[in-house]
Amino acid sequence: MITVENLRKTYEGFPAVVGSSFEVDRGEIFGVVGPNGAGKTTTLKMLAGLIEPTDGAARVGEFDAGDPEMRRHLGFLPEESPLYEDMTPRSYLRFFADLYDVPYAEATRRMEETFDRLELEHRERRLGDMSKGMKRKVAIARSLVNDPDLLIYDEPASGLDPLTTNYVLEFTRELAERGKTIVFSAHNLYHVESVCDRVVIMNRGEIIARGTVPEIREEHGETTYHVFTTVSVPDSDPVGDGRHRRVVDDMDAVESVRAAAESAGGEVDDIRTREPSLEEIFLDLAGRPTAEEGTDRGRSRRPSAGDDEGDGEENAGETATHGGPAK
Ligand SMILES: Nc1ncnc2c1ncn2[C@@H]1O[C@H](COP(=O)(O)OP(=O)(O)OP(=O)(O)O)[C@@H](O)[C@H]1O
Repeated sequence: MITVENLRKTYEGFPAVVGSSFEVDRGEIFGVVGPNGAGKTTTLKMLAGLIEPTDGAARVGEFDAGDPEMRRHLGFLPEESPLYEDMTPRSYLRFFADLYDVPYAEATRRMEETFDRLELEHRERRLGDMSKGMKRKVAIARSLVNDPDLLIYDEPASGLDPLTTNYVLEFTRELAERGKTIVFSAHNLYHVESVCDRVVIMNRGEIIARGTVPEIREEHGETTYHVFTTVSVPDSDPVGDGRHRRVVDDMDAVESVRAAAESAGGEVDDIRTREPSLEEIFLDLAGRPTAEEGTDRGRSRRPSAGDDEGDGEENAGETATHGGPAK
């Protein structure tokens, strides 16, 4: 659906995007993530044909990005989407439906269906009097008014409360199930991890990792072992139930912890493996210098004593390696 080859954008000598290449399949949800200033918006705008690349090419289906005909197949949601404050959701969508020559009855059906799905109330209220979440829903509905094949969403959940965010993410998934291709950027990597089929991680204009989240985890993440002991051992932390935890990154280190526990009169009570989240991998990668700046890109992620054990999402990747005392 999308082919991007060596895309580059330079603003007055400043390299905002440096030689990006990737492909997005039809029906795929593709995430573009990275810290502020990484080049996400610039990439999305070049895909949408809103800014000219300095070099390279982006093709969407049979069109070059920027071809006016391609726009008919595109729904673009900018990060900031100021709406015409005096219009109502219905009049606003009608306005855009007319721009795309969508027949009246079809436009009404699409608009009401999307508003229903997004549970948008007050469809005749002035947009200027609506909350940020409601406005975002209207902007999302606008992106669908021409029934596009491709949706490019820049931070779709920006500024939304968790409930509305979930709505938007679920809706994104439904759109992909209906065959739409979705490219979106996001800061919240948990959202990306939960919704995207594949991602690219950008930093300072460059793609520094790509693939499905499990692929990225395999290539760039490091499994850590959380060893629980009945006594305190060097570098362990109490976990509140009388046990202590030491985080290590290989099995030899696990055995050293076991020896330390036994020589202190205790034992290893449990060992859990923990897969890093996309967020942890991202923080590790994005914190590294670029190739031009240094050569220690290979440094490994160090398990930190602050790695938290307790709750839900954080530990989604954690599994028990040994259920009880080993040996
Ligand atoms: N019109 C412009 N003129 C000059 N520099 C620009 C322009 N647009 C973007 N930049 C610069 O290009 C770099 C990439 O910007 P971009 O908006 O693509 O990043 P981003 O990853 O979307 O960041 P954010 O998460 O903060 O939205 C930034 O350093 C930004 O300051």
